[in-house]
Amino acid sequence: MIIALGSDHAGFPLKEEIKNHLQQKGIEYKDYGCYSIESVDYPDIAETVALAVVQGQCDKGILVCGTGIGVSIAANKVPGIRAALCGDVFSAKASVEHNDANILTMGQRVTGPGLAIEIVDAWLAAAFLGDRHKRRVDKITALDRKYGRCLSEEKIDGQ
Ligand SMILES: O=C(CO)[C@H](O)[C@H](O)[C@H](O)COP(=O)(O)O
Repeated sequence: MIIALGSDHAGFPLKEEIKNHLQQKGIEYKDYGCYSIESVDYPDIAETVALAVVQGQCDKGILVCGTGIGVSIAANKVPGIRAALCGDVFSAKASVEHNDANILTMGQRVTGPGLAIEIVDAWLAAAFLGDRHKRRVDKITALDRKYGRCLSEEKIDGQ
């Protein structure tokens, strides 16, 4: 499993903490920036990470900005992305089990580093439950097709 990591300047320190944590756990990642606290625009990083996921260079993504909201809104514009903003462990687990979230977003100005790492671990450990949830996620995919431009039919189908 390869994780695509990204943040803006407001999420940079937490992104670095997550990176170190993944390293310690032996989980492979690609860091798509940013690389300092110099101000950047979160939609640029969110798009890059979202594309890495839908195009298959990475399996899942983690994005951090000040609140987690901006990167979530931006990443969810890319068809096939189901980005979930999580500030607690229960939601992180449910976002995968029920929504098959393929990007986790968090807010460095909202969520402390200890909790953020627990959220990452819960999110990575969770598995999609399928069944009735698949029917609902399929309806989200149908919305991508109806209103969005499909970049990769295979990825959008989750195959
Ligand atoms: O987009 C955001 C809010 O949803 C992010 O939190 C950004 O990180 C934030 O807007 C950056 O703000 P700054 O004043 O430019 O540091």
